[in-house]
Amino acid sequence: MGELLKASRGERVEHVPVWFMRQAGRSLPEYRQVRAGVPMLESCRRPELVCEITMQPVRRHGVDAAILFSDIVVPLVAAGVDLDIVGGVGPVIAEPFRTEADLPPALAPEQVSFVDEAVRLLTKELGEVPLIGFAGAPFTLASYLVEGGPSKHHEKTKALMYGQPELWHALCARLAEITLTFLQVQIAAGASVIQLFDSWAGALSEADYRTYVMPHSSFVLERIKVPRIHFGVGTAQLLTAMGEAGADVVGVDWRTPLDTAAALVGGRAVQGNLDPSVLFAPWEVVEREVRRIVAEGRSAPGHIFNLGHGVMPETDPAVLTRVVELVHSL
Ligand SMILES: Cc1c2[nH]c(c1CCC(=O)O)Cc1[nH]c(c(CCC(=O)O)c1C)Cc1[nH]c(c(CCC(=O)O)c1C)Cc1[nH]c(c(C)c1CCC(=O)O)C2
Repeated sequence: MGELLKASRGERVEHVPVWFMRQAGRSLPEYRQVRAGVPMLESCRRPELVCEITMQPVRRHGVDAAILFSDIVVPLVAAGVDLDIVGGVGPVIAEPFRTEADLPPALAPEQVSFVDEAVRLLTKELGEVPLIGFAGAPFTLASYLVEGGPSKHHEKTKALMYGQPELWHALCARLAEITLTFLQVQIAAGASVIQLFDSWAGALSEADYRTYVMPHSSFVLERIKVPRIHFGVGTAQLLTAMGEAGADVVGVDWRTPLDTAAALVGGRAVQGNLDPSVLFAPWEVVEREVRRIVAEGRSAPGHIFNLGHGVMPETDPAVLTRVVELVHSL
């Protein structure tokens, strides 16, 4: 079961390892059952519940890794930022970031002791199956804080970035420290791989990414001693820079074929590429896409099979199980 770690280091594997972003969540009836009546952020603070939810997709699908059940905003809440996760919307911030006085406080490891506890329970229960720890990258976290919630164009975020670059860098530097602390807690407790989610970095040009974002993501990635996956959506123009930021594995959405991505990330492993929407198509189409991705992934030194973004809540979980079986058989 060490195939995911081997692939992340570019070593030979027995089969292509597979997991799914958002593999724990509303696509699973057993998740909806244990989450009934428990608000999202509250569920992240209960170690036993976190352990159960994280294990559900491992039991059901036989994936090659678990990913901690939590959220990118959990360390912000723990540090004292007033925000909530609203169902069907996402994170909503009470007072969006405007001035230096709004800088989030630093995060002390004790403030996320519930994460430490959950990861310890999990690594015991998982045995050989690796646990992926994760955090949000500074740009994606900053976007939520500045916009006040999910955003299509990130216009307030970019206005701050271009108009007050010193304040922008101060915000991202603080977020990078929070993210690093959150990841270090997970690694110390037993997470053996991490994924840094810069989900919305694709909104930037490569030049702006390198100037305003990359130094902060690098600050985090360079200080991590376990294999690092660096993921974003719509990042065709950023794949080279996201690798250079300090990743062992670069996440790819469904818009860029994996062989093209492999050539752009310079000797690093790649992850992803199956369009989450394809899971709603007839099985013949799913199978054709899975086979294409596994074949194209061979041009990289390592390949971790995944979707190009998270599992959608309406996805039939039986299709996910079938994808795992198919990937393992190829
Ligand atoms: C942008 C982002 C967020 N959270 C996350 C990201 C980066 C990944 C990405 O790009 O999707 C990261 C995240 N959020 C969650 C995980 C769990 C691990 C996994 O299985 O991947 C991970 C890795 C659980 C969650 N985080 C959230 C849910 C759904 C809440 C629920 O089940 O009630 C889950 C399972 C809430 C959340 N939190 C966020 C959104 C957009 C939402 C969805 C809101 C909704 O559709 O209701 C912010």
